[in-house]
Amino acid sequence: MSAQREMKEKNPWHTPATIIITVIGVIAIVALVTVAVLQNKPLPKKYKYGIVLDAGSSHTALYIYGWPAEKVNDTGRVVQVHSCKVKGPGISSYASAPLNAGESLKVCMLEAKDQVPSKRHQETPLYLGATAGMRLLNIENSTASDGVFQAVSQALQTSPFSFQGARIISGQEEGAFGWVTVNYLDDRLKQGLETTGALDLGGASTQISFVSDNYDGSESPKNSVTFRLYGNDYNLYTHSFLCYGKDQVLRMTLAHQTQSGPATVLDPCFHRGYTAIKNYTVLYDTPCVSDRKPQPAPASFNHTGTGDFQECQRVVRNVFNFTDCKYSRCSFNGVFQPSLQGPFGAFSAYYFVMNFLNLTDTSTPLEDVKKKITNYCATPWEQIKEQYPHIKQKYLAEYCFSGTYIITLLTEGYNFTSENYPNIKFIKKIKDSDAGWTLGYMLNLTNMIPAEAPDKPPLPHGGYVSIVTIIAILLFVLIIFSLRPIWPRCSKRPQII
Ligand SMILES: O=P(O)(O)OP(=O)(O)OP(=O)(O)OC[C@H]1O[C@@H](n2cnc3c(O)ncnc32)[C@H](O)[C@@H]1O
Repeated sequence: MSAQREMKEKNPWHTPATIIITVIGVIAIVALVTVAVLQNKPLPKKYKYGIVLDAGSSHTALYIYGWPAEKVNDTGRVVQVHSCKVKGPGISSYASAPLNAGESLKVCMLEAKDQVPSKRHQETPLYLGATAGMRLLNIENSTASDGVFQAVSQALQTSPFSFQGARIISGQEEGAFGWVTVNYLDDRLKQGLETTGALDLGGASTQISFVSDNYDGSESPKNSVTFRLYGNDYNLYTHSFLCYGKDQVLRMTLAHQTQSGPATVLDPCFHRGYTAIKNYTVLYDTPCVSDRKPQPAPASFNHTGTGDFQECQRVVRNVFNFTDCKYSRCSFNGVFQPSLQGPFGAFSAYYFVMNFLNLTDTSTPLEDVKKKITNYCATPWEQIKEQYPHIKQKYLAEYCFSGTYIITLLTEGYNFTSENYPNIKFIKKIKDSDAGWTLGYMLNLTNMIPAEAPDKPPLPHGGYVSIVTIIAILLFVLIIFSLRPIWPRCSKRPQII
């Protein structure tokens, strides 16, 4: 027992010098690592928000975007945190009662108040961008369109958010920001990857935007938009066709079929058994067709379906001019379009319609796509209503027309072929955010995408902490070894005195 105590007492490591060095060393390592970890710890996530109202021709939608406050230009990614569909039609429909346009936004604005933490309300920018419905109203009656903007602006100014204005966005902006959204959400911009083209089909206009090696903006410069994003230059081709959204094209095809002012129209784009009384004044009440109104015309016509895809396609072709082109190549209506390149994301009505028709799989050969639309169009209206009792009858009645228009626009308008049709992906969302122009618009207005690639820290946080820890331990071992001369001498065997 006493021999054991003797051995312990004589253990050479139990000298005051080594004990002090060890304690100081351990404290130093713990302090070093703690400081390094605390100093570089990712801060608790504070979110910033931005709100965009998409005032479309058919309806208005509110989108709330959020991003971590500290990492705007770096790893922080802006995502859609909420969306709200405004009840009722688009704001352009309130031309004769503009105050109701402002009123219509209230429910979604209340939702936004709940979604964004109240301490962030004041700093949250709120934008309203109006698209083709208001473009058309502005052409038709600019006083009425000013009245609508005044009413919606008044309503939005009373919100707790930082209202940044309501305006019509140009077709070019709509196309370009849709492209930014798609490529931002796919992380293609930050990584400098080949970009995805954007195909957007609205109710009153349609946009096509893509980067092509054959387009530098010199031919038809009005279709060119240049961006420098994350250190890469992009020369984007974009075009917006006003009146080529699916609602306005439907009116144009009906206008074509009612040029002589008949009392009955036999329409191949609607199902057999479909019949409705439609008003001539309402049909022609848009600048897309107003100049074609038959004079004189009866008050109404009987719109009767015959359900024939091929005939429908013939009628739809009439809205395109495929012959005039002063450029090296055109899509339609004399509009320049470079050769198609890369993958494409097709959203909005492209998705709604093709998803309903079960045609989002673009590996389906084009001939089979046409056969499926042919069968759908040929199905009697009564059967369609029975088969889809929960779908809005307005949409249901129009899927035959819309499917026919989409296929004609893509293949004969934009020149997609059997070879590159599979490059199209019909999409609604990308990583939980809706595809559309709103996100790109907000990213641009808040300068959220830097022109140059942000400087990256050389190491991720975890790697940094590990390296600091390893270096601290190595230093400690080195110190211990450097103190060898003062180590007490000891033999392998315990000395028993
Ligand atoms: O861009 P603009 O041209 O102003 O139009 P918008 O903003 O109103 O266009 P949307 O993308 O909201 O909708 C495009 C069209 O799709 C229609 N739509 C919306 N949901 C649909 C659904 O579930 N099935 C079929 N069509 C739908 C809608 O009525 C429009 O005609």
